[in-house]
Amino acid sequence: MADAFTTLLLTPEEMGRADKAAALSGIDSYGLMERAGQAVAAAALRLYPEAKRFVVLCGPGNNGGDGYVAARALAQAGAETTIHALADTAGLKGDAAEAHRRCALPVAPLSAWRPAVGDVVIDAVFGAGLARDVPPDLARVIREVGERELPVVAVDLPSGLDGLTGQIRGAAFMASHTVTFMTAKPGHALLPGRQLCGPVEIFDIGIPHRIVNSVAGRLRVNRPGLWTLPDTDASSHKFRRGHLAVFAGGPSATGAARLSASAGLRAGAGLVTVGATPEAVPALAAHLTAVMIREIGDPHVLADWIADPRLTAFVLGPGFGTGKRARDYVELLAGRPLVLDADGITSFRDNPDQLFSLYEDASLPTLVMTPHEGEFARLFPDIAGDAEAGKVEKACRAAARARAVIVYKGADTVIAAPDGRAFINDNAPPDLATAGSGDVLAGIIGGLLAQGMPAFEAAAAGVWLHGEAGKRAGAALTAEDLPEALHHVLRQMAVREEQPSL
Ligand SMILES: NC(=O)C1=CN([C@@H]2O[C@H](COP(=O)(O)OP(=O)(O)OC[C@H]3O[C@@H](n4cnc5c(N)ncnc54)[C@H](O)[C@@H]3O)[C@@H](O)[C@H]2O)[C@@H](O)CC1
Ligand SMILES: [K+]
Repeated sequence: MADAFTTLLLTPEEMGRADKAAALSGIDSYGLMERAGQAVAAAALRLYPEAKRFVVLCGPGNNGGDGYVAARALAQAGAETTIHALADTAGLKGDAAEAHRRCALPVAPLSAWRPAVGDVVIDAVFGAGLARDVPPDLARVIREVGERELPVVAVDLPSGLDGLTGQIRGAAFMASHTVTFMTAKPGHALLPGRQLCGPVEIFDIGIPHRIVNSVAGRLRVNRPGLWTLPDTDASSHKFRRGHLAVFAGGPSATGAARLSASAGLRAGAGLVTVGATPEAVPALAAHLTAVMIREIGDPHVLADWIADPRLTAFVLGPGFGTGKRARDYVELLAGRPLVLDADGITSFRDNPDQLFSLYEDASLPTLVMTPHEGEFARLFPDIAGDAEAGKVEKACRAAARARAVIVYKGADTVIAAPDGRAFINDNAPPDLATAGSGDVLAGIIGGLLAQGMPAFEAAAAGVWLHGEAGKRAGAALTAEDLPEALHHVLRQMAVREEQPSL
């Protein structure tokens, strides 16, 4: 697989356009289906050499066509193979009809199949063309296959999984392996879809890469090659690595700001200062060493301090408290690089436009917002309530409206920019869903912003590093473990970079 396609996600609609463009350019479209079906058969034989019987379930479209090719190849390899079709084969068209014509095996209706132990299912019912909830007959089969825990090799997508949104349309197979073509699709990376696919094998069926690139949108799986971390060479002066300011809340809630500040420092910011009201200073001073503390007695002190251009980024929200104080601070920060998290986001629930107007002048976004689902719904209730839209579409619409980078958090965090770029993150372990984890994430992104990384790249890199730190810290981690784990992750990355490529 070409490197360029390891992160690219094509939507089912884009994949359909690639298919059409390939046919228009003179490429034999049946040949694509033949290679797709052969790849599925090869994977099934490789993964289940001991299978008693392969049961190929074929749908009414081209996904079913791939199934007929796979069934023929399995039978030719000497494996016991049966085919069950969802609909009358007389309705097959085009390449799928051709694939069926070339397959000599008898075809029984889906309703006639009784799943038995020893069966390995080849799921070629629906792929990119799934348009509504699966029919009841298929839902019953999906349930029975699940109850018997039969292995399922999914063709393109587990049937029932929406390739665009990652949502389940009524019911969906739980695949043990998925073979998809040319690139992965958003539904493989988003939840719950990702959990239904098993390992996803991306097979190049021969659509020219220039055609794939010509239909490709701006959606990727979040990976290091898509952004470059700031140069943290030891000789670089700490001022050149930026100065991050993190705002703390009241004396009983300083822990969140401390976590953000430590994470910002570990992410490479040259200097980190926590800005706090006089009441909160003693609690902070008792815990912080490398991080500095700035007492903010009254609004003038704040205004003077943050006017200093040497402060290169800000984090506001973790443990800050909601209300007017948060809104006043953000007003003073208008246009400056800012990570707005948690209470900072919630403070604008009654008037989101007030927040968006503070950042509307930036030619490139400088505001990063890191909402979880509940916070997202507070700022974008109409977008959150759109039952048709998937997580990527929601994040993109919110980013365009707010003119901000949106980090729509979850186990499948989506990072979206106002210009339509969007990355889906898939490296976060479940252990990261712990108190204070979001404060660390805000701090990491703030630390990267402080070093001059553009907002979208800083957000994407921050989310990925946070996931890696979570993996490194391991099971039963607490948020306090993450800055230290981040340190190890960054050191490992630096070592890898220093190694000469062979
Ligand atoms: N795009 C490409 O370049 C290639 C695509 N191939 C295969 O083609 C597939 C896409 O083919 P299609 O576009 O025909 O789509 P599908 O085969 O996924 O399904 C489309 C058919 O299912 C029907 N349908 C959709 N939802 C239904 C529901 N809930 N209940 C009942 N019927 C429903 C539609 O009316 C249509 O007849 C891919 O997933 C892939 O497996 C491969 O053959 C290789 C080449
Ligand atoms: K399928």
